[in-house]
Amino acid sequence: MVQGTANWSTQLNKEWLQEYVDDWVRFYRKHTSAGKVADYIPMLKEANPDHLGITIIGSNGTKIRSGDVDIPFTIQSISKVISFIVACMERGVGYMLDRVDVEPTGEAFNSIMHLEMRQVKKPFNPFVNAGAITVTSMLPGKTSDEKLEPMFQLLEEMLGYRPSLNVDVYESERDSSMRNRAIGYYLLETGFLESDLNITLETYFKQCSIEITVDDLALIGLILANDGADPKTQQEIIPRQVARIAKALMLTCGMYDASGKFATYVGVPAKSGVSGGIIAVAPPRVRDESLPFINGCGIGVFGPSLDEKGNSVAGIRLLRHIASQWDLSIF
Ligand SMILES: NC(=O)CC[C@H](N)C(=O)O
Repeated sequence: MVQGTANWSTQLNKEWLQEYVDDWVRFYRKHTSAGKVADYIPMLKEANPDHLGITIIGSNGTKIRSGDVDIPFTIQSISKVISFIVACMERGVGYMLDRVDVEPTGEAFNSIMHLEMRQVKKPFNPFVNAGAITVTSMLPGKTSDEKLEPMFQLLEEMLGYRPSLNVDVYESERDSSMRNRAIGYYLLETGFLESDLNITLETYFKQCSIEITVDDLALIGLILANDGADPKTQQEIIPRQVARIAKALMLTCGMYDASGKFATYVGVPAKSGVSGGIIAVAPPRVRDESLPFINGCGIGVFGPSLDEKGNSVAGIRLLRHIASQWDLSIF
């Protein structure tokens, strides 16, 4: 691997950056053996644990792609960012924050224990399953397809194409979803849900099964880095206030119960999913103009081999390396 911190000011051309990133991906691919692919949703077991890919897109359009970038995967928990944004846009920020809290749990994403033990007035945050299922119940619409529509519309506006649903993954999750059903019944009993439980769960499983690529994640990340505006036209896609709240939640709750470590060692808002995806948002930095992607960038990572928290093991290490090399931390 290329060692040490380079003097980036002399190397801001794309070829140089590409060579570095290729080198880092080659190195961190070996780290995939430190984890394993998710198996609690049977279809996710089919993923190749050796895969590792990354796309970085800067505000000026510079795009670096490296490793396994052409493999589609399901968005899983990263959909929680989209559903929360859409719910805020449809129902209003105040309405949503009155009903879903914005505090990290320190528990696993699918924990049910904290809901009962702490007798919460509202689910802790929209990025744990309990909060995400509650958010999904608040999306307008009577059927799962109606509820999904504004999510698809937002994705289409950001990506320039309408992503599709991976039906095999959807059915696999639907048929193995005992824990999410348990969470759902608990939410029903406590009165948090605003739609029929079965419709809500069907919508939630479908939103998790939307198929995307690292390029898509990088593009969404870039729009968030740009406070919700299209980086080319500066037209608003997501209201600035909503984009900011989403980023705050990504930083505090986006990497499950490893969010504190991620904020400490990488230092940018991010969200992961159990299929191995990570979306990371690097806002513009002003301190040193010689750094790559000084005006901000979005990053998409795919590496299905997960650590014990459910985050891409090599993906996190790769992001940590890039963040330290390019000084991406927001702190
Ligand atoms: N962490 C995740 O990506 C979890 C998403 C998954 N569909 C679940 O609900 O269990």
